[in-house]
Amino acid sequence: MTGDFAGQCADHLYRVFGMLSCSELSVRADGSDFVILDHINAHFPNRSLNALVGPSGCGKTTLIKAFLGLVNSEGEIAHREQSSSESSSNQRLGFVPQFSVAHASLTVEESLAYAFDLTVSDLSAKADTLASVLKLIGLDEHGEKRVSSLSGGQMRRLGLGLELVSSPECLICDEVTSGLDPLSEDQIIALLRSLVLEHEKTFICTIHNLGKLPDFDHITVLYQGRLVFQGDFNGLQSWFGIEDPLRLYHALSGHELSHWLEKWENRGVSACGRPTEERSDRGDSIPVGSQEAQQVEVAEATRDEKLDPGNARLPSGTTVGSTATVRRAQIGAESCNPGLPSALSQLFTLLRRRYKLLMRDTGYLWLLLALTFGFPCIVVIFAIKGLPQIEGLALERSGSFIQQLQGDLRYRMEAAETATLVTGLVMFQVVLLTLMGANNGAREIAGERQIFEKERLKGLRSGMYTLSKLLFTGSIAALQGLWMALFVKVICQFPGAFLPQLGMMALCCVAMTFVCLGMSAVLSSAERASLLSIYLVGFQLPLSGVVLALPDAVVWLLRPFINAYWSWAGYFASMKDFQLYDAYRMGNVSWLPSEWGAATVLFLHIAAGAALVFYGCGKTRWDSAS
Ligand SMILES: Nc1ncnc2c1ncn2[C@@H]1O[C@H](COP(=O)(O)OP(=O)(O)OP(=O)(O)O)[C@@H](O)[C@H]1O
Repeated sequence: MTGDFAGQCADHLYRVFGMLSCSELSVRADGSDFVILDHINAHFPNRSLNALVGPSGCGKTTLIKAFLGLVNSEGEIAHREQSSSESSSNQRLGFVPQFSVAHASLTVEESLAYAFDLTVSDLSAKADTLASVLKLIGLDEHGEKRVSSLSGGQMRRLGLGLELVSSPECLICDEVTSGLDPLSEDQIIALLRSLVLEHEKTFICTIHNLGKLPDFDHITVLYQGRLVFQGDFNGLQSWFGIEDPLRLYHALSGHELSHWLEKWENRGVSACGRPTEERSDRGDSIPVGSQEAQQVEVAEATRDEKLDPGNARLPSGTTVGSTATVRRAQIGAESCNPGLPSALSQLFTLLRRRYKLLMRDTGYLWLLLALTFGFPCIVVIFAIKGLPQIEGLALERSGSFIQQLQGDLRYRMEAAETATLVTGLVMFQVVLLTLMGANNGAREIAGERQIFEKERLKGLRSGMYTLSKLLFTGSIAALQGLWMALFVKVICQFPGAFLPQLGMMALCCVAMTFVCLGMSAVLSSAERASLLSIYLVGFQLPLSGVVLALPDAVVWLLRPFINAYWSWAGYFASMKDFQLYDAYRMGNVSWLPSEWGAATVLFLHIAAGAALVFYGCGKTRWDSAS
């Protein structure tokens, strides 16, 4: 079957049967020939509760991912576009994942409000929408509660609410009732049912509890990557010859896949999944002259015209909703939703939320304050003993000083000691700042990847997310660098101009923060990113070549990558007009960069870190989100 023909089939299935359909949909495992889903032809009727079931590993999650555009697939998918009167609301499919989808320290109301601000441009209806969604999901009395204190059932309700704020017509729910007690499970299904009946939503839910199948309108059974049944619960019972739905998988495993495929095909399903007998999607006969019969007539007409919807002979009075044939790359695309807020508005919302989260997370806030204000104090404590000597050498260079150095051995030794103390203190500041940088960046993205992926699916622009992270962590790092440099310089009376020294320390912390943020964006877990960041900091000092007597070739090979070296050297170069610098250079003649040279390398680190963050956030990492 050609791509166009498959597309027409999917489009056609939607026209006849409703919200979402796929035709000849196949998915292969990345980098191998293993076929996870094989030529799936399925449809999911409008305004109904759909169950997607099958034994573990049959491909349910993969089918959902294919619908959401999260895996590469062949074949076609069609889903309904909203009418123009609804153009302000989100056009996409909604997705309610199994995992936690909100920041734990926000309240329920705040979570819904931020979801609204990120996905809906028309703010005039915000208050009404939030109030009605809270009521709909039954959390109106828990609006002030922190997400962290919600029960499992309430979390699922919140997950639904986060989708409902942008009014998608169809919601895909991944194991939305898994892990809940029977009462909460019933309540969630009742909630979905009320949303179908009262708000005309369509739900496609993967479920594990087969005992709940009678509650669903339409059931899809996958088996070993193939579709083997679609219909209502009565149809399922007779199809598999079972009374008790819990026996479904026993019945399935009682025969080879080929048996079920043959049976399904012989039932009269054509290549594009349309039943050839006049049976509705609920498995009933279609009364002649009914609307459904008209739809089948549409199907016939479309088929007669070689599935060309433009030329099909439509029965008079039949209305067919507009459709969108959607290929993988287009689903979840950020630009196709006219109802989305502007990029700048998303950026401000993200920044507002991030600073609020910082204020709420008191543990992290105290750690940040302790590092920011405690580390400079530690540097000063280490400097106390040598402060008078530093003052002595903090004089501008003069001819007599050089002669004094050359002539007086004892003075030379004292001066060299003081210079070593100062360079050591500068290096100490630098290493502490790189440690702060690792703390700023390492967990920032990896720690909330699930939420980011979920929000991206709803239309959050990854560029704005990246920018918000760079601005947030960069602002903290710059403040840390500036404060460290200012505090230590004022107390220890280091010679040299303020501006280059403050700038160098700020660049040092921002550069390390961005590099660690980049690792946080490309790695799949916060733990890995943290570990790698700590290694990176740990190797700064020895690999800088300042401490270990590394062979020259190794020094030159590694040095460009070592933040601590350039920050230290840049800072020290700012003292070049002072005796201290000469005292150090008397005993050390190795190459030192100028302030501008060091700053340039640090800017390159910043640019490389930012590029890594853009790259990591640009790529979908659903593996770390499911
Ligand atoms: N990226 C991948 N690479 C290789 N195999 C994969 C990949 N993703 C899924 N699979 C395989 O595809 C099959 C279907 O996986 P999927 O997660 O869709 O099943 P499922 O029906 O959702 O299972 P469960 O009910 O246990 O969640 C499994 O055998 C799985 O190991």
